Amino acid sequence: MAVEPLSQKEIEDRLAELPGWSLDGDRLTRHYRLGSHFAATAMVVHIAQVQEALDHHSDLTLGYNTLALSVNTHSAGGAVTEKDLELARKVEALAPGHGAQ
Ligand SMILES: C[C@H](O)[C@H](O)[C@H]1CNC2=NC(N)=NC(=O)C2=N1
Repeated sequence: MAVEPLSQKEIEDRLAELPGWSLDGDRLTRHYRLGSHFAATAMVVHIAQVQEALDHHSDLTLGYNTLALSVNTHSAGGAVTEKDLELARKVEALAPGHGAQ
């Protein structure tokens, strides 16, 4: 089943429930700070597991104690879709367990 692009209004409504996430051009983005490089690296692995299960993958940038996610849906021409929001919600749910802020 094709995944449809969301309108600007639909994205903004959904982002109201996802503090810290924002729309940057045509991508959903979030930046986290963690307690250490190892903690940030462990969170990358956890996110990778979620992404494989969803078959939906963000661009992940690991810093010293930071992690940046950026995602849109390639199969929807690079638009933001419900798949991106689904990934954002799952990442947001696992973040507290890693002490990510
Ligand atoms: C074949 C596989 O299902 C597709 O390539 C998936 C994999 N991960 C993906 N990730 C993202 N962000 N967008 C996609 O369209 C996408 N498609």
